[in-house]
Amino acid sequence: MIDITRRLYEGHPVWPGDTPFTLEPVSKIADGNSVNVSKLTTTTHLGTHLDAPYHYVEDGGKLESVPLSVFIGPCQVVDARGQQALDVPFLRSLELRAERVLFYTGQPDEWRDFPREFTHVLPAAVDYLAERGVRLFGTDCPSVDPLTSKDLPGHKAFARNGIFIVEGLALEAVRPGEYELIVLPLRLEGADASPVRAILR
Ligand SMILES: Nc1ccccc1C(=O)C[C@H](N)C(=O)O
Ligand SMILES: [Zn+2]
Ligand SMILES: [Zn+2]
Repeated sequence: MIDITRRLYEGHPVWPGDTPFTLEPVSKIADGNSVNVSKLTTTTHLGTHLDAPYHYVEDGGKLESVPLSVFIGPCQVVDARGQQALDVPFLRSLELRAERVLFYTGQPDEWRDFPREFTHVLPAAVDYLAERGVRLFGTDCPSVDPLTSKDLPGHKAFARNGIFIVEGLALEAVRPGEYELIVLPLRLEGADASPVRAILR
């Protein structure tokens, strides 16, 4: 099994301006309390996470609308290093075989700072993936649109095509090829996203 989930720790980089990740003790055995208990504060778009369509479309489905069948099953990992954007010619050059495709663009498994430059996805490429029967799109990048994008054309193309998005995967140690994917979001009612545990087998 290969863990493709980013390690989460105090100070893990988050989207500029978004809620930082903290894990603070509120009760300590060392202080004479009977138990250790902590408080978790975080953006929902932390590290390796799933976007619900509601994140980018006001009447889009919230987290609970995402079918469980999307998260477990055959998957393909693709080497997309050197691509400034994922476009149709690049996708055509691949032999896409699975309903779940993860793109390794060269992001390190640990970010020192939040990445400012990363590979985005063109809407026509999303339409092409949908034609090929893809249901889950994964990337090692923090977003499928550029950091400065306001209209989020990539995200919206995924919503239009009913493809779900996992961002921030840790794919540095993964060889391209075919695997079984397991991605499990938390059951956060009404949420726009959730951190996930993602594993390849
Ligand atoms: N957290 C944010 C705060 C402000 C503006 C965008 C974001 C995002 O999360 C964008 C990115 N498309 C994402 O899905 O993770
Ligand atoms: Zn997100
Ligand atoms: Zn996103």
